[in-house]
Amino acid sequence: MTRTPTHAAGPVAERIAAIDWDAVRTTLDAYGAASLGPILMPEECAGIAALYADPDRFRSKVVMERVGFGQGEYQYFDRPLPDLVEALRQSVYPHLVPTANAWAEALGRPERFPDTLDAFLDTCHAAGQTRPTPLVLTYREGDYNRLHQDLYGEIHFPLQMVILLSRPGVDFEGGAFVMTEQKPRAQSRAEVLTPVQGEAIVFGVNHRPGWGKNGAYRLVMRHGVSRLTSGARTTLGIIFHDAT
Ligand SMILES: O=C(O)CCC(=O)C(=O)O
Ligand SMILES: [Fe+2]
Repeated sequence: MTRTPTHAAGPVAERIAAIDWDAVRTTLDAYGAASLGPILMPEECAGIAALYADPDRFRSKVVMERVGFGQGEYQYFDRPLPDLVEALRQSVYPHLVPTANAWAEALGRPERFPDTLDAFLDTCHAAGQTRPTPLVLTYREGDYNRLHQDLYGEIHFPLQMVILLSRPGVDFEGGAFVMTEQKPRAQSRAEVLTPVQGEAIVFGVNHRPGWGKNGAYRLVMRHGVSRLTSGARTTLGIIFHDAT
């Protein structure tokens, strides 16, 4: 069940630059979710997952059952973010800006996103969204994540990323990434993704344009994780906006 990471070699920024972004953007426009392929090496995945045990690295912890979000738990990293997490957030963001701006324009939204993550985070911070949002999620047998949207204030970047740190079929079974998309006056469509270890998925946070005879309409997206049937599954979530 192991596939050799194709993008994973060299510093993270180089791996990110080597991705076929035109293909990713085309897939995002068509389906609202796209794989970036495996971008982290197994030892990098294990390194991030191991941080979970160190409470000093995190600003807060959520036990999902207690707040009605599902079953499992997660922690938000505190600043400074781990180097690898910071590098991923910085280097992926600019490649998603064209899609973010095209979606905002098609949906008649006024916001336009700047070219660099730092410039975007300045606007978050000025609006009082100052707390970092990258997080590590852990699920065990029977755990799941209810469909949701990761909005943490007025300002949000319309795409986010998740990277699977565990080995499907070895460390866990079940636990698929699920995204639903609701079309106005219609029922929902689901995308189900089962990444390999180190593989990144980019997907819409809340809205994206669909195209009909009369122009664009708004699709509403939600994401979650199906029930783990065995083992343990850990992911790294990278949300680009900061939180209030
Ligand atoms: O564990 C996953 O695959 C999804 C986690 C999630 O909800 C997120 O990264 O925002
Ligand atoms: Fe989420």
